Amino acid sequence: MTARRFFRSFWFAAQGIGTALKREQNIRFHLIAAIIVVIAGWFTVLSYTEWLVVILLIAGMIALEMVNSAIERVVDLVTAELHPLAKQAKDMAAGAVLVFAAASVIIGLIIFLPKWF
Ligand SMILES: Nc1ncnc2c1ncn2[C@@H]1O[C@H](COP(=O)(O)OP(=O)(O)OP(=O)(O)O)[C@@H](O)[C@H]1O
Repeated sequence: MTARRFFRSFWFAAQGIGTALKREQNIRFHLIAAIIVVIAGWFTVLSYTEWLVVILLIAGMIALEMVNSAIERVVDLVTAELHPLAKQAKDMAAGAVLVFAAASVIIGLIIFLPKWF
């Protein structure tokens, strides 16, 4: 891959992030939640490993929410009709976000709660 093609792909990916931030309220919500978690982590004084876990969870959550939004768009593009497969695809993608969000909350509590109480 030439440097030019690499930067082109990078630019498209950046555009994708911009679109997600502009059009998806959930992504903005996750971003605000991430800022609050980072501020809480700063005041709580997390270890090196705990920061790695927190960063991985924040990035994973936002990335997964973006994939969910992309799947919603593809489904809407494929059909404007109600179709059981369209429902399954959208609901499974939303379910994947829920699984990761639940795990993130549990891990967050395991990291933060012992330091607060
Ligand atoms: N084309 C479709 N065929 C069948 N079920 C659908 C279709 N589009 C959406 N659904 C289902 O209808 C319910 C509500 O979907 P809705 O479109 O309101 O939200 P969404 O597309 O999942 O997310 P968002 O509100 O963020 O756009 C969900 O269970 C979804 O799977």
